Amino acid sequence: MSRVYADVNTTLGKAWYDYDNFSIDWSGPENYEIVRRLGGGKYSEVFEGVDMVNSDRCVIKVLKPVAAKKIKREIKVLRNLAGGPNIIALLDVVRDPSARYHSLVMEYVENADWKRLFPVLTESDVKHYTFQLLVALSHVHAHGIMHRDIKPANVMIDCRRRTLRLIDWGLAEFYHTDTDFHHRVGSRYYKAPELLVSYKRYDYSLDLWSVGCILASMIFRKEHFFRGSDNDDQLLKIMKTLGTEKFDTYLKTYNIHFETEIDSLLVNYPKQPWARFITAENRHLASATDALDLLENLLRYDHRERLTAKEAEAHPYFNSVRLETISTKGDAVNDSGFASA
Ligand SMILES: Brc1nc2nc[nH]c2c(Br)c1Br
Repeated sequence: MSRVYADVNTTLGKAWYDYDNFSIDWSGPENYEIVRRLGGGKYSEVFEGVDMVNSDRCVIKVLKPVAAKKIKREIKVLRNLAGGPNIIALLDVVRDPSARYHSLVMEYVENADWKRLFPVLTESDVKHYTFQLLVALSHVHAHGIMHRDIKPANVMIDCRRRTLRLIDWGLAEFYHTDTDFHHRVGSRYYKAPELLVSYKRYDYSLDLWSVGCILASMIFRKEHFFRGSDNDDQLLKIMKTLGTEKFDTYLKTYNIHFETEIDSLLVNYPKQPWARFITAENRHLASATDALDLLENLLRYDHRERLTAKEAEAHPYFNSVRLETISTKGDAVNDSGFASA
């Protein structure tokens, strides 16, 4: 049972979480033109496009037939979260006349390539973007939804505007207590331990593990902090850092039966102190006060021990950012610089 927001969907009601029973008013493709391919994956091809009515740039995500069953869930989630902080905006839903292809039209983001971005982020950038990601997840979780595929490729960052948008809600799901969820979700390097041991009774905290992985990659300047070659190796990489002792405690706590033939997973690894990963290149980021403490409280085997998004936002590591956010949010700030009552 999630420590937070356990009954949100029951409270918000069926109209909120029942994504099977609602009809979609599809637009035709005539108003949109594809400009270039941006990317693609198992479930979709993504293009930059133009809305010919208003000449705005947009992103057109063309869903592959295999994703057909889940289109309604993705649309329902995007509509429920519309207007939320740092959530990508769904502008239109398009179907071709043959009804073979379904597309989602979203707002365009001048996205910086993670490979080029992560090595040049300053400490204030790391704090700013991590904070904005947590603000998004606080909103998403408070509305009963888990993203389940948090990773750099799904966090669009526009460096010029210093804005962040969480994208790709194709794996997002509504949280319900006492429910087993699919464990084959997420992307390997960002998969939480509960997924790697096939523990299905997970919750929103799944996303906070992934935030911890992204934070670690930014402060230690490592493209992917836990980089496993397969799911077993992924768990091994995690155990070599967090140690075996707490892993065993975790399995006992949740009565998880984890079997493996992989001998290296049965070795006793000591927990590595986070300072162990500080190098000359990342020292200015990794030795920031509170950075390692925040990491220590996100990257926990036991998902109930992880900070929630709201708790992480309140962590001292973000003190300088929170102040900045208040002032830029345009709150009535008196000349002493404090928001007035
Ligand atoms: Br949605 C969305 N998906 C993308 N995939 C690659 N680049 C993308 C952008 Br920019 C947006 Br916005």
